[in-house]
Amino acid sequence: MLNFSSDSAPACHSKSYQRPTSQEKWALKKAQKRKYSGIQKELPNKQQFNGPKTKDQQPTEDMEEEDVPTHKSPVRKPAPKDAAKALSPETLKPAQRFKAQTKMTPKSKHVGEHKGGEDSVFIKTSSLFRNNPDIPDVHRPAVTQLKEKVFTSDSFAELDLHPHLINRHSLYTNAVFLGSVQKKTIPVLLSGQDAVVRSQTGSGKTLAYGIPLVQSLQAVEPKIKRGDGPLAVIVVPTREPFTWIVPGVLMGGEKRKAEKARLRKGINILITTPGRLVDHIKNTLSIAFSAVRWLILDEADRILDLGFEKDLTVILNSLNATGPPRQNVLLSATLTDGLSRLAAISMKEPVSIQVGENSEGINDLTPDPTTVQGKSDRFAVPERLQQHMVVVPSKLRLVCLAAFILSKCKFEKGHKIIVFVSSCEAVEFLLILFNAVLSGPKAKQQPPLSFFRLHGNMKQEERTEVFQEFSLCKTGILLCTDVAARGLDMPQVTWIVQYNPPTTPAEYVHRVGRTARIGAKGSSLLFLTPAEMSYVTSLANHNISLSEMKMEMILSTLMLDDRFKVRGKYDGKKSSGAPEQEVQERATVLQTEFENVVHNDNNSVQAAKRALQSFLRAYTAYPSNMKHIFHIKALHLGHAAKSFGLRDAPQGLVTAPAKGSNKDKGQAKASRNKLGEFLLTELV
Ligand SMILES: Nc1ncnc2c1ncn2[C@@H]1O[C@H](COP(=O)(O)OP(=O)(O)OP(=O)(O)O)[C@@H](O)[C@H]1O
Repeated sequence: MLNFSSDSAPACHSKSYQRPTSQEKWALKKAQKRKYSGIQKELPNKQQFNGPKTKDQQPTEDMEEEDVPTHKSPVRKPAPKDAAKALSPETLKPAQRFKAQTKMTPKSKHVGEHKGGEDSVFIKTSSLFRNNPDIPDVHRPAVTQLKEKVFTSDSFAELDLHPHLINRHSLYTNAVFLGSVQKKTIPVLLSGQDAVVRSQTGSGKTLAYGIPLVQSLQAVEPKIKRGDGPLAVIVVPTREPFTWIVPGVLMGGEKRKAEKARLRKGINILITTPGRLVDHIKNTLSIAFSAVRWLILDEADRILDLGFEKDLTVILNSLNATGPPRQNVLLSATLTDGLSRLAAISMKEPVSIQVGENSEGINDLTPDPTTVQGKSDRFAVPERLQQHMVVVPSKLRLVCLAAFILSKCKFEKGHKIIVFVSSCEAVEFLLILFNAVLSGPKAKQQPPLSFFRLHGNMKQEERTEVFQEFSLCKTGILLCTDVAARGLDMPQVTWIVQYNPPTTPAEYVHRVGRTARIGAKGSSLLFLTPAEMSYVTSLANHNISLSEMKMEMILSTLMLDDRFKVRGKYDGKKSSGAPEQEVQERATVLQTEFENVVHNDNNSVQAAKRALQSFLRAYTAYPSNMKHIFHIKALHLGHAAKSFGLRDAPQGLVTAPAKGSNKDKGQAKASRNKLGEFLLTELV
């Protein structure tokens, strides 16, 4: 195991590096200014938001140290080339590709100053490995993992189902054995009862209600006609999950007029998001619920999480006002308090179905709120899921994520990774940055890494297309927000990376549930900063246990990638030779690549700032019971900025007063206001 000391010599420096005195720093700055006339001087990285000091915040003097030109790395200047060749995508340099993809405007004043060719000027990259908070030992509380058997030894043929249904079913899923949740749920639903079903992610809940639904509808006499309108309504929280099913879909993002026409023609099984259905209830005369005999609320707790409680009430009132007696089903991998209330208002004496021998007390399903209150929900995760966490100081997050992606998708075969990020802007930013730096022609790999993205700001057709492409690909990386956390069934995903921790443990369970589905193997990795480590305990309270992966181990992948080898051009020296030193140097070269791309022009800087801003906004959105772990004041903004390839925190956030005096309090307030301003600023 490589052993990094947080205070070791900065990357890309020879062993002889010595910390300059303040006079030397000043002289160095001056010399630098002269030497690279026109090169924008790096601002001192003094940013330290005025909040309670945490392990992730180091003394102010550290910020001064970062002002030292601790690392000089090559900055590329376009070598004279044939013009047509220079414009071809294959020959574009990372920064040029980034620019091309972000449709950047011409260079701003800062731009050219950080650009150059393989053999040109050098700029400094402040040390990645100094002034980081210590990484304490991870305390892993003892946890009894809850186990749920995915399959039974019973076959579908043993159920009293229409033969056509069994054949078609086997044809589509290759299913031979009944899943545990299917064995428990199908007979209950076939007997006409309501049910609340909780079973782990990827255990086959869709067929657990889909089979009895179709079985019951095919038996209706006289035979159902299209013009009968909806006989079943399936409410799902988001738009993604139902690309596989045809009967009839209503969702935001599509033209209401087209949906109205389809409704008029008749849809027998209506699959819809709550908001869109309410929209049609209010605006579409042709929607009639007089025949509805099934109501299914899939991912029910998510529907509530997203604030659709009011919409559900409108839907329930509308359904209750008309129609035959109805069968109601509520399903989720995690059931939370709100579910009990929902069950109470929407169901008649529901059967409570849970999978697992020791699932007593897991997300209690009893529709009596008092039985749930006060309990910490216990969650079951797939048995063959290996869960890991890695503690990474803020400054190193970007290179660590990149190294992890390279380790799985470049140096191992057959991996499909989903990376969860907290905002749409950050997804867009990382996609372009990784495409520019990790996947370009310099990657010397055939084929290059395939990056995909999925988030709520994309058009529905594009979302569907990406979902299908990623589902079909053999290897690739999907960068996404929580829009992909629930209900999506994408085959052969091998790793789930949570680059930003989720806001609730339930969300954690759903995210990791995109792998290790229906008995398959899978792994997950959660990124935490040293200040966020108590999240491990919080997850343990919900029966979730993680093992630690060392950041150094992830970064050591860079030793396999000669693109990040230190060339020693700036001082004629090669790497110092010690493996841990060389890993640090390579990580710094990679970070410099990222920073060069970001600082290529003003628009790229703005894109990075927007991503940082959205990350900070998302950070303020953790619920109050998580604020002791995730608090915006505990973030070191300069370090966070670095993880977006920014050399400095956005201006105006540089106040770092010592605690105590009134003046300091004033400064603290000003600093907080600056952060508030930054969060609200419309970046151009
Ligand atoms: N009995 C079975 N045998 C084999 N494969 C099955 C069986 N039942 C379902 N599957 C497949 O397992 C996968 C996961 O099923 P599904 O998406 O219904 O899980 P889920 O429990 O709804 O998951 P989540 O809670 O994440 O939404 C699907 O690809 C489905 O086709």
